[in-house]
Amino acid sequence: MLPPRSDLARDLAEWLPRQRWFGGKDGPVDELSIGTATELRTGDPALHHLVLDVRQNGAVDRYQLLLGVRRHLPDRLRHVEIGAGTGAAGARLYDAAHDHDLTRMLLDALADEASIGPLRFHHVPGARIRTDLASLPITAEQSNTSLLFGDAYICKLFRRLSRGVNLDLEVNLALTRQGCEHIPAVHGWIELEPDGPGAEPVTLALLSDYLHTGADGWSLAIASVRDWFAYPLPPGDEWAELDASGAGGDFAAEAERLGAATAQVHRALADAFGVTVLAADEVRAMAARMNTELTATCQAVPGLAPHAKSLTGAFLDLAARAAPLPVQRVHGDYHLGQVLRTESGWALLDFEGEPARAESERRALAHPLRDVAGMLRSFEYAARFLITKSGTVPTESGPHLETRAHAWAARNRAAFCRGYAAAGGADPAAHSVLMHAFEFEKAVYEVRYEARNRPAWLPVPLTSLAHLTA
Ligand SMILES: Nc1ncnc2c1ncn2[C@@H]1O[C@H](COP(=O)(O)OP(=O)(O)O)[C@@H](O)[C@H]1O
Ligand SMILES: O=P(O)(O)O[C@H]1O[C@H](CO)[C@@H](O[C@H]2O[C@H](CO)[C@@H](O)[C@H](O)[C@H]2O)[C@H](O)[C@H]1O
Repeated sequence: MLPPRSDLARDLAEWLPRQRWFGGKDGPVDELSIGTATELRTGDPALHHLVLDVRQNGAVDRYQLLLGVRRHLPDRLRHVEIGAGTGAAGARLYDAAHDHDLTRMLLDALADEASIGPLRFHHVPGARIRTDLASLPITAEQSNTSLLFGDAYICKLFRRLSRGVNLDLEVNLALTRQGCEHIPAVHGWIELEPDGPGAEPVTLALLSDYLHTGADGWSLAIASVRDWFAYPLPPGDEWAELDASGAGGDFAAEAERLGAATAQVHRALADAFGVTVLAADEVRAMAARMNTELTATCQAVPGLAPHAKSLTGAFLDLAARAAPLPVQRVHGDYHLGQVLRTESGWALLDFEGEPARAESERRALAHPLRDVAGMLRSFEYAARFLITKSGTVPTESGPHLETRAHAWAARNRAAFCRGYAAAGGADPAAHSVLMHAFEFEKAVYEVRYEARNRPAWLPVPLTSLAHLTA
């Protein structure tokens, strides 16, 4: 039995903003109400699926929650309790994504293609979903919550719900149907039935292949940077000429393969969803939007202002380009944390677009070099992360480390672009106006993202910008 909705809503309004995956951290929750509540399992423990309507700054976002109810909360679930002392008749309420006793039923329902209240469980035609696996939530810093089921599946529970079919499902399903080998194959999904005629179902979760041999690009890149920082420099000033090829953990061959995989996924996306062309005036409007975002971000984060002139220059160059621009479905939030190196090559994850952007913007078509620019930014991040997180780098200081960071980023950026162009993608070197504008657009987004979500990281994009605009 759940407590009265008003009590529950009050507790959730206090709990929600503290969650890593909560997307509205830049403002208070003005109102939280419970949209739908579906009982998925009765007894002790019981499981309820909730859709929460969260009002902030005049807009309503929907979040989903698997709510567990237990008479006694075992120690392993104490960290996910929702509000001390909440619950009917002394029962404890908690985030049931962390309870393998309850999440197991998701596989059963997917295998049976069940319908429970407004929830619909689907698997891809012919898939035989295993139901003998217990779940474990992954601990990564995430915008959503993913559960591992053995080494077979990963089930991503979307936290903030999209209006209709989730981009990640839409794109991964289309690429799975194309046989694209650079994404984890989709096995099933869960959705909320449309809430009226003409409405689309709302995607709640995506069940995909768990690429259990995969290592994420960010960790691999950071290991390489660490190795490079520990590599002895020659005496005197000769280090100024160094490239980063000498260190044992060189990442360039992987960066080049990643570039090639990216181009192949872009081609598959073009085949699956088509390509369209933006007229020159639409490109000008896009450049103007980039500049508007810059102005707003400079107001919110004064540390960006010294770079504003160079950034505006790049956006003006884009506006002056006066040529149509082919656009298509792209990744949309491409960085080293979104790629996994498995034993058979690179796989791309998470096609949801930038979490800090509105749904319509995340769905917008873009030129594929926008993704390339995103990944180039990520090489900048990886190169400077250890410097900014001071204390983790042993001996050197100041200029030497920055020179090393620059050399690492330059080498890997070039390798990625080489791999991308060699595999048939647009050559970044031949599109410098686009590349500058896209890279600066992403840097502005990052400054905003870090200021809102991880202020301690803000120096990373700001330092990189200082070098890119010098
Ligand atoms: N299919 C998969 N196989 C293995 N690990 C995965 C898979 N999908 C995601 N991951 C891991 O989970 C992390 C977060 O996944 P992601 O889809 O980016 O979630 P979010 O949208 O919440 O950021 C990834 O960085 C990766 O380490
Ligand atoms: O992975 P998400 O979809 O949640 O993306 C958001 O968070 C990312 C950080 O977790 C953020 O990426 C930025 O930091 C990365 C290092 O942690 C770096 O590799 C990226 O280049 C940098 O943009 C991403 O921008 C944000 O949308």
